[in-house]
Amino acid sequence: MTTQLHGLYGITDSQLLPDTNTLISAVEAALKGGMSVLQYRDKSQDKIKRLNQASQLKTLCQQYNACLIINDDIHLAAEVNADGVHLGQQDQAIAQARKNLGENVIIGATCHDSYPLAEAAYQQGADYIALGRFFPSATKPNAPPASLSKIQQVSTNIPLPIVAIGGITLDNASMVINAGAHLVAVIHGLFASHNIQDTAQQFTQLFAKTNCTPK
Ligand SMILES: Cc1ncc(COP(=O)(O)OP(=O)(O)O)c(N)n1
Ligand SMILES: Cc1nc(C(=O)O)sc1CCOP(=O)(O)O
Ligand SMILES: [Mg+2]
Repeated sequence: MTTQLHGLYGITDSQLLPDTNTLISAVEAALKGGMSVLQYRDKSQDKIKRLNQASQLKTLCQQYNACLIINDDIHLAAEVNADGVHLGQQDQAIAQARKNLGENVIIGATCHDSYPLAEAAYQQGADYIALGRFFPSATKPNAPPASLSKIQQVSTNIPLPIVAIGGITLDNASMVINAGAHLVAVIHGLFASHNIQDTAQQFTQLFAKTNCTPK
């Protein structure tokens, strides 16, 4: 697989996509529309369901040459041979995840609106920096807000791709892309849309219209 940290980064949601068939068909539609990265985000404690769904998503993402990232759980990431893991400030330390998962796995880090957190994540070996929340989010309304200027500051000083997250839709995505985001991470604006494939295609086309090149 060619690692492509650029473009549309869809994140699954167990309320919007409650059963495995719905999940798989929604993700396949997004992949057909050009989604380049998928994060499996399921906060349940149902280990069997999580392993089953993550394994199926790994196979599907491979078919479309897309990356599968697992949220929070480095053990599940290892079990399904995922391309990477996403870690927040309350999750496993980046250095420990690197030690467990090896050099070739993508590690993403939530840095909210903080340059010092982004700098620390870079020093600890993260592969991308996630900043947000940029807009009101139906999924995570209480996530701390972030400013567009933080994207500019991080992209000028830290040589890692930037993922923008939080309330991103087709109407506002170009604001974060023009500020320098390499990927837009989207839950509601993608997986709650009526035509997921078409929505994914429109998100993907926004990247072609900017000067933003893959890092
Ligand atoms: C791409 C991306 N960015 C940020 C987050 C949020 O991570 P975290 O703060 O650990 O919160 P949870 O998603 O675990 O609730 C993310 N998952 N993905
Ligand atoms: C999971 C998550 N993390 C955020 C952060 O700011 O760190 S915002 C968020 C929810 C993103 O979903 P939607 O696209 O529906 O707003
Ligand atoms: Mg987390």
